Amino acid sequence: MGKVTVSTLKKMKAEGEKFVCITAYDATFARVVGEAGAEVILVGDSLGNVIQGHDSTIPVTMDHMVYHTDCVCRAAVDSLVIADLPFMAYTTPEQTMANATRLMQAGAQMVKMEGGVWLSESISMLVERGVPVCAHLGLTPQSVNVFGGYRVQGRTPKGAKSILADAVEIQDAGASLLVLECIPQDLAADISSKLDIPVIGIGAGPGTDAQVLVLHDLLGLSEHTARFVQNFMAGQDSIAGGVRAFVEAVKSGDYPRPEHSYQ
Ligand SMILES: Nc1nc(=O)c2c([nH]1)NC[C@@H]1CN(c3ccc(C(=O)N[C@@H](CCC(=O)O)C(=O)O)cc3)CN21
Ligand SMILES: CC(C)C(=O)C(=O)O
Ligand SMILES: [Mg+2]
Repeated sequence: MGKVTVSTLKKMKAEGEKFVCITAYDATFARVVGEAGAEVILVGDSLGNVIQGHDSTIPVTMDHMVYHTDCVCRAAVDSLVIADLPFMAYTTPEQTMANATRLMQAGAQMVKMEGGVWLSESISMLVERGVPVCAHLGLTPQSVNVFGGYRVQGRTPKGAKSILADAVEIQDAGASLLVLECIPQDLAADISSKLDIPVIGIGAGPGTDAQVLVLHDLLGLSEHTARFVQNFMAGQDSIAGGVRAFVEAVKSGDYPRPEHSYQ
C-alpha cells in the first residue's frame, strides 16, 4: 500500500470515501491497528487516561509523548502517524517549533494541537518549516478546567459561529487536517463541507470525512465512556477482529449512528 499521505486523505475526502483514525501508544497495537486498515494512527495525549490512569490529559508531558511516539512509529508501516502536542507544550511559536521537532524526530508525520485562531502563527510557521499540522476544535480536553467538565461545545449560535470561524482560520493558516470533538452533528457536517481539508470527527456525528476513537474505548476496556463510544468487541473473538469491525463500520457508514451523536 505504501505510506498514507495527506494527498491520499484529500483524495478520499473528494471521493466521499470515509477514512479511519485510531489511537495507539505502543508498537504492538500500532501494528494491529495498521493491519486492520486504519489510514491514520494518533499517538493521543489520551494516554494520560488509558495508559497512565489519570482522569485528564493534563499530566502528560513532552517526554511521555516522545517515548510513545517512538514506540508507535517503529511499527506503523503504512499508516500516517499524528502525535499530540500535550498541555502547555505549544504556548509560543518558539516553544511549539522546539516541541514539534522532538515529535517529528521520534517518527511522527504530523503534530496535533488543540485550538483555533490563537494558533494561526504557530501553524503557519510549522508548515513553512516542514511540519504538517492537524488542529483540534470543539471539546478540547486540555481545556477541561476552563469548560468545567467534558461538555458538548458549539450548541449556542455564538459557540457554533466561533468553531466555524476557528476552522476556516486554521485551514487558511495551513493546517492539513482538523479533528472536531463533541459538537452537534449538523455543525460538524457543515464545517466538513465548507473546508477543503479532511475533517476527522469524534462525537461529531456521521457528517465528517473520517472518524477517530480511542483504541481502549472501542475495545470495550474503558471504565467510563462517553455517548459516542461503541464497544466493537461485541461478537468478535480477537482484538484484531474488534479493530477491523470499527474500521468496517466507519467505512460502510454503520458508525456513528444517532445514539452516538449530539444535537
Ligand atoms: N479513554 C478516553 N477516551 C476519550 O475519548 C478521551 C479520553 N480518554 N481522554 C481525553 C478526552 C476526554 N474525552 C471525553 C470525556 C468525556 C466525555 C463525556 O462524557 N461527554 C458527555 C457529554 C455531556 C454533555 O452532553 O455535554 C457524554 O455523555 O457523552 C466526552 C469526551 C474524550 N477524550
Ligand atoms: C481523541 C483524540 C482526538 C485525541 O486527541 C486523543 O486521543 O488524545
Ligand atoms: Mg488528544
